[in-house]
Amino acid sequence: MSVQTSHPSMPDRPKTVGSIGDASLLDYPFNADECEILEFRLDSLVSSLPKVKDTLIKLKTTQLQTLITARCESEGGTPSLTPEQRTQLLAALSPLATFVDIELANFQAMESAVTQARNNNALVIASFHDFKKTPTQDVLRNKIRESIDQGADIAKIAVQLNSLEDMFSCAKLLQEGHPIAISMMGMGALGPTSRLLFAQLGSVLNYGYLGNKSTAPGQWPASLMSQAIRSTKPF
Ligand SMILES: O=C1C[C@@](O)(C(=O)O)C[C@@H](O)[C@@H]1O
Repeated sequence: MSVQTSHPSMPDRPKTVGSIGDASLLDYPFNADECEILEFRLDSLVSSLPKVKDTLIKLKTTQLQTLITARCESEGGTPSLTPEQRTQLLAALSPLATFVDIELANFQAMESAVTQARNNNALVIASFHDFKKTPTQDVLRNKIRESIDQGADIAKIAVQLNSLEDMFSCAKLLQEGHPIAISMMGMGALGPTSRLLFAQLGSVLNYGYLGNKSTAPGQWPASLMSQAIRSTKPF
């Protein structure tokens, strides 16, 4: 698989992703000022799949892009789904999505979801989460390299920041420049600060929440994330 740097849907600047992890948000009045991309956390939306599908179909005719995720428990997802069920969910909905997010650790186990996403011309995100700590730069660099080797279009890294050093370490890694688009975000008390900083350093997908329920610790409300990104300059 080749890296699709010229894919028409590849973000050409840092964008805000509004994350939906609650079925009540499927009725939310989505608008592009608040976020340019909507993430559907299918692992939390399994009881509302017909409505998710309808929403994805409706969004096809708007300027909003869509991202589907069926997160595994060990990387912050809802426990109830097997890898086979998550693969099926992603494969079934990938014709309607701009981006498909699959944990790097599950690329092999969920290979057919990756293939389906590719066949449907969706951009593939390889994600890595650590909810306890920030791994060393070498470990994270290897995750990025592995994402490239696996043919992902975007490497996504979400880590718990336990100190300022953790935030600076991620910032410096991002600043090195990489032959793949990077989405990087911190979690915890420094999460919001890091998300703006990482967007200024070129992180392409910057997650916030819609309504009043965040899908990870350290997110901004999406509208604020969006405003903050628009109000600051790339560094
Ligand atoms: O992987 C990510 C990033 C995230 O965990 C965050 O830190 O904002 C939020 C999740 O919904 C998304 O799937």
